[in-house]
Amino acid sequence: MSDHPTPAGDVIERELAVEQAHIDAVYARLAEATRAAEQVATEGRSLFQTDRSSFVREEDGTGLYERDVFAFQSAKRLAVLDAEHEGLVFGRLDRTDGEVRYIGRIGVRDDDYEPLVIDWRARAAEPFYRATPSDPMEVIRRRVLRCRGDRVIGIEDDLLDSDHADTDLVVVGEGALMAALSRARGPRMRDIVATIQAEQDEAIRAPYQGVTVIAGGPGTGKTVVALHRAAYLLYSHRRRFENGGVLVVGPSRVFMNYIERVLPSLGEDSVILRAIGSVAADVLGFRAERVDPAELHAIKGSVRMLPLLRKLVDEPLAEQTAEQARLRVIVKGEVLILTPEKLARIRADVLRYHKLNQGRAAAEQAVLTALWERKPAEIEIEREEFDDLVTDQADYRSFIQSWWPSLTAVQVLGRLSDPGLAVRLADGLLTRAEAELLAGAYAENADWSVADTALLDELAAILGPVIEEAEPDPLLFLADGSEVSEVVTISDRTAVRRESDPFDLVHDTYAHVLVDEAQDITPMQWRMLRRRGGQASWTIVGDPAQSSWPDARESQEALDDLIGRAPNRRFRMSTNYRSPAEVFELAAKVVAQVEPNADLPRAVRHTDIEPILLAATPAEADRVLLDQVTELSGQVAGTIGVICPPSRIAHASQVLGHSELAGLADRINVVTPLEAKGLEYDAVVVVSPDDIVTESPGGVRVLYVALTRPTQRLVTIDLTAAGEPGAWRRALQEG
Ligand SMILES: Nc1ncnc2c1ncn2[C@@H]1O[C@H](COP(=O)(O)OP(=O)(O)OP(=O)(O)O)[C@@H](O)[C@H]1O
Repeated sequence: MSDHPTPAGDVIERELAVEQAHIDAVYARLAEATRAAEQVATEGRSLFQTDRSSFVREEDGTGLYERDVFAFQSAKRLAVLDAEHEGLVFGRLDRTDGEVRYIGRIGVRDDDYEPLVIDWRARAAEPFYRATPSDPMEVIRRRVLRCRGDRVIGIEDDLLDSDHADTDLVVVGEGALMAALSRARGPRMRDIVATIQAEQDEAIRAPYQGVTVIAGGPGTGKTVVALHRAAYLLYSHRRRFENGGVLVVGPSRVFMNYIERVLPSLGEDSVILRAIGSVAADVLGFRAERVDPAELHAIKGSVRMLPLLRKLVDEPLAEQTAEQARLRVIVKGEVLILTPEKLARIRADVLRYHKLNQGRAAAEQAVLTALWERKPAEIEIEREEFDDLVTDQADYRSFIQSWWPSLTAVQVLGRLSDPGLAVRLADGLLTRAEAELLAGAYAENADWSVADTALLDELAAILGPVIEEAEPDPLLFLADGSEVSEVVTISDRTAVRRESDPFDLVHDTYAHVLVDEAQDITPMQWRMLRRRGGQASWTIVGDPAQSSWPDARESQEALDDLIGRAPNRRFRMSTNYRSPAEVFELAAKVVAQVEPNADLPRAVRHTDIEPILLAATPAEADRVLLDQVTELSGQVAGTIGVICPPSRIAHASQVLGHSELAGLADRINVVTPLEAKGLEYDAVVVVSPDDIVTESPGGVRVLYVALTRPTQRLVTIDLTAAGEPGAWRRALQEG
């Protein structure tokens, strides 16, 4: 923050006019470039397509186009920038050598290829984020420009090198960061490209190889840093990452909606954003949003499910009688039998080299060979005829159908709804109560949950894609005088089969996978993610102190396993940019009770407004909630989050929805702590903190998440029989 006298109004006006002149030049250049690019495109088209007499050699046309492709790309990018955001250019560096550099969301050059604006991701822009008074990096003054569209509306300066302050540089403003942090929050996260801090910049520009871990407490900018990192990787290794793909995974669809504007506002629209329940949609064809009750979610996410799923795949479809478990065929009057033991050996052999759904042909071959070996020598028959005789038998065909069926993941997982089967297969893996809980959940026939998608994805990987048995095409014979000039040939038929090659049907893969809220990714979900990033580099973002699930150890092991021996680097974000210091002090005390080693950041912004801690009896509860939300709606300009325990959310939504506050629905969000993960609101009302603690296996950590959502004001409402403070507040006093 600057500590210099505020210049007079006319000085500021003059500075604004100087900056406006440069911005005007940039926009004029872009308009010109767009026109030129459009003209080249039109001319190119007409030259190549219509006028053969004035034909231009193709390479000339390409050269013409390439020369302007940069301008054209810039113009295209500009079109996707969000007008709501600060404009295209946001920074200026005045260097000790007299050079002036403008920094913006994209790079723009003038006719002579001199930079008018430098892309924020370019090396030349680094001092804009890294320079400090102790290491000014040859920068005298750093200026942040606040623009709305193409108008400059404000400037904020930092004087970095006072040794050079004898120049006539004017220094204006109170510091861009504080101004940005105090602004009201809307429904979408904004980019921070104008105010990235040095420690954040290091994580953003870290090398792409291996695994980059970004840790830090709530509000330290982990999410927003990770998104800027995605944009940086695309800029600095565009070929690798644009072709290979970058996947960003977050906890829920609401969260993905919240962050979805950040990358387009940085001029990048080629990153795939997926909620964790949608990651397997490439294989499964559907996405899930329903979250299981905590206990069930923890079971389904546990790595103990893995052997259970494998056993489930191996389990015969139905209980078989001894008679059904063997294969019996008759060839030329001889009965040939394969025993269950022999069949089991064949099965194991085939599965060593094939996935179940792809092994059917190999298994049949092995069965036919085993039968052939049992054929008495005196029966004279060619192998081909023998095979035909066997495979024509109805008994053989029905045996193969039930012995080696084609199975989908959904069919297999659905079998766990049988409690007897679930308990038997889970023996030694889950407790009986856990197995019964699992079976009960599947028997309910609800739609698939977020945790189920990781299990289904695992099964799909074990089973392999189902191979559709192609109906043989009837051969087409030419009749005399037929109009048809070709017949379907054998090679056509085999070509069709090759088109549906099962190995083509695998999951999407990416060159970089970026996982947010990683502390909540279960081991089974890590496996699902790893399938999509077999050759990928990774950015992993999280805070264990905000974990919602009980078994942090299992998740950590899965993560350690992912990192393995890959090159990796860790960054810790140390400053909380979201919470006012007054609010974070309370939240930090709460989490320290259960997580004495929690990574607590420093909250930099003071509002002088203490959190309001209320208590109400059940009879007063609705009134108190309405009064508080009403009051907050006048005090803050942006969003209000009402964070409720799951048991109270329906009621709270109803109370607010039927009140005069219904008209403010676009500003008020009623959510559970899980749904509020990663989000923020100007003001937050936490309803019944004690219930939030008891209703989640994450306990106090989940309350910590709720308490760290506001950017301005926090109100908590305890609901107790006598209207006295809740247990969480008493614990604070005792602590
Ligand atoms: N350098 C910065 N300049 C301006 N705003 C910033 C900066 N860094 C972070 N912020 C803001 O701080 C808020 C918190 O950022 P973000 O949500 O990325 O934090 P987080 O570490 O992911 O939090 P949580 O762990 O609670 O999910 C956001 O509003 C973000 O825009």
